[in-house]
Amino acid sequence: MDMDKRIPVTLLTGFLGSGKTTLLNKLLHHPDMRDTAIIINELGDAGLDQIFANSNLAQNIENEHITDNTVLLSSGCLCCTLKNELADTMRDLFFKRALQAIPQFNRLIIETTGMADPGPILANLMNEPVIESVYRLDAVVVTIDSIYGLQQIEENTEALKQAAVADVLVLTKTDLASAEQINALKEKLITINPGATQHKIAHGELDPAFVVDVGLFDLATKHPEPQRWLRAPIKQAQPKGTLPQKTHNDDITSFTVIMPSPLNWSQLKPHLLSFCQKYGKNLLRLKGIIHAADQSAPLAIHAVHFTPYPPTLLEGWTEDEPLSRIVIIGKDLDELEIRKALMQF
Ligand SMILES: Nc1nc2c(ncn2[C@@H]2O[C@H](COP(=O)(O)OP(=O)(O)OP(=O)(O)O)[C@@H](O)[C@H]2O)c(=O)[nH]1
Repeated sequence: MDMDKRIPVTLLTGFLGSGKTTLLNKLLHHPDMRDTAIIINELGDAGLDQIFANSNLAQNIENEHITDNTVLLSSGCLCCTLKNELADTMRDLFFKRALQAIPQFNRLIIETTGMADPGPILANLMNEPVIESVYRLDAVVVTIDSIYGLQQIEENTEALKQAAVADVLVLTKTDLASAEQINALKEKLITINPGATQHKIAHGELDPAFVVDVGLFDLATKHPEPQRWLRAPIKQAQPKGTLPQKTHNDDITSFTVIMPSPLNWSQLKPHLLSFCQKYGKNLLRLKGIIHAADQSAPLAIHAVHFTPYPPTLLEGWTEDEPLSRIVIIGKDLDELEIRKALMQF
């Protein structure tokens, strides 16, 4: 069974004050998280001091020289002014690791600012040849404040986009929120992003197994786990005879398109590229599993906005019912038009 050897990257995002740092801080105390490099994007210079305040991690960091693996980017925002800096930092970390100039790390966590748009950051992770050859996106983890999250999602496009592209939604501060608040938030998140897993936490306490190595490969068994990764949204069936509706402005939708069979990757690949070029503006995320007649194994495909990511060949993985399917998460997309556009190639 083959496995993607690239370094898994967790993108940790979430609206202002939603508990990203608290979660990261707690995660890094866990023994399983020892070999983790971190890139933190903080606006202002409070940075690391604040992150590790009141924890004994700072001490551990000194001892284990993990500081070498921790980079603070504080002079701008990753999704706008610091795009190149993110790529430079990731390359730099990788080359230092290869030269053994810093301790080995087996995963990377990137913590964004609260107002970050994850789309450009994800596209940045995929666009650059060196980066895409040595790193792979494991999961987008999004923290959401159990008290204010609902309001933030309704009032801020950034919060809505963050929730929509998440693989893992972490509902924070449940010690402060009422059961009604938490339930209302959970319901809203299911409508925005039914494919994501949800975890309720307090004070950043969460088993790392729920947020890292949750991507395409199960690191324990080394086997591909594409179904878990795809997490196709389960939607209530449309009443018979009704067609998917066009969404309202700013609405986020998520749906699965079952692709025709048989199909050839040599034909689908250029089609996906032009599909992303046409609908990329509103295409927050595309994930899929493709069973192609001209490939030796199923393919995991992935795109963000205008950028399709190089597919991963899932060697040794089979399905009883080999259905090619693509999950679309987008903003203000006409579901019917998208379905037609994807199928016609
Ligand atoms: N009571 C309680 N407070 C929490 C919890 N999680 C975070 N906080 C507090 O909420 C505040 C914001 O948490 P942070 O972890 O700094 O949030 P953040 O998302 O990193 O914030 P920014 O980087 O400023 O966007 C801090 O004062 C935390 O101590 C929780 O589960 N319960």
